[in-house]
Amino acid sequence: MREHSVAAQQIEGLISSRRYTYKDIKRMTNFFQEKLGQGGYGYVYKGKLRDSQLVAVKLLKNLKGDGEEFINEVASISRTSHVNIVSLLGFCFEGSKRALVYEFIPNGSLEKILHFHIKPHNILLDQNYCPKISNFGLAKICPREESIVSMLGARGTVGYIAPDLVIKNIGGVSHKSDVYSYGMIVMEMVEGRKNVEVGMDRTSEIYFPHWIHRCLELQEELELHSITNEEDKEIAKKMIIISLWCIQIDSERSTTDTQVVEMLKGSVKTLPIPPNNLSSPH
Ligand SMILES: Nc1ncnc2c1ncn2[C@@H]1O[C@H](COP(=O)(O)OP(=O)(O)OP(=O)(O)O)[C@@H](O)[C@H]1O
Repeated sequence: MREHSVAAQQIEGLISSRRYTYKDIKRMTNFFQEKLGQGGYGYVYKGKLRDSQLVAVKLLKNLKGDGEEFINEVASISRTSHVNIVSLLGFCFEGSKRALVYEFIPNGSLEKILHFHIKPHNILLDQNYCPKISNFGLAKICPREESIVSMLGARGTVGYIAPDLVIKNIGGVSHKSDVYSYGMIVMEMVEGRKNVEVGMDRTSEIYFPHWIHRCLELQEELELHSITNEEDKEIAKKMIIISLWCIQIDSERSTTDTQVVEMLKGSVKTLPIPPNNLSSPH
């Protein structure tokens, strides 16, 4: 068979991961007993190797071609080794049966953890490949207030730590600075502008949060370029107001993470605009 004449040689030469028979696959998945999920290429089953290591077995369907493409893919995946990439442990290539055996990742997908309220395409990567979530419905995604704040907290990054807190703690971080960081990041996400850039350009622009605060007080339209429908505009406005509460300079009045969650749950109509006691780098 062509599959064995062409691909089998490549398998031996190229692939470092282990080759399993279809019988092995059936045994390790206990006859496909536990389905983990489904992707475009087929079902994924939970399995166990002889040494008890748990695995995820992707059984491929709708196979086309003679297997050369499959083998090339396996070869290239097996050459990839990175802490953030699920390891391919082995594969099965036997007649029309093809499967990939991966290390089992126990805690499910980020999508599942975020209760389906954030889609993967809303998790964006910044210039340092640091994830930023571009979704406004934060109250819905995380019932635990601590995780809301720490999820988006950018500890240690200039422009995101409350300037007064940096001075007091000599760079130390706390819940207060997390709330501040959260406020800054949300404001940037909603407005699509960078605090650090605007803050440094002192000649042509006023400090970004002050500018936003002034827009709100004067009831001017915020520049929400990508938001077109009214409902999203309301949510964006709510997030902006909350973010201004988060960056209040007055430590007596500074906002706690629990208050942030309460505000997220409430309506924008009852949300007061905070005073202009905003932390600023100047
Ligand atoms: N290594 C793994 N450990 C644990 N669960 C996994 C693993 N790989 C996949 N799964 C589960 O199986 C589901 C389907 O995975 P799969 O990779 O097939 O999805 P997909 O990326 O949508 O598919 P495709 O890219 O093939 O269209 C995942 O959402 C996940 O729940």
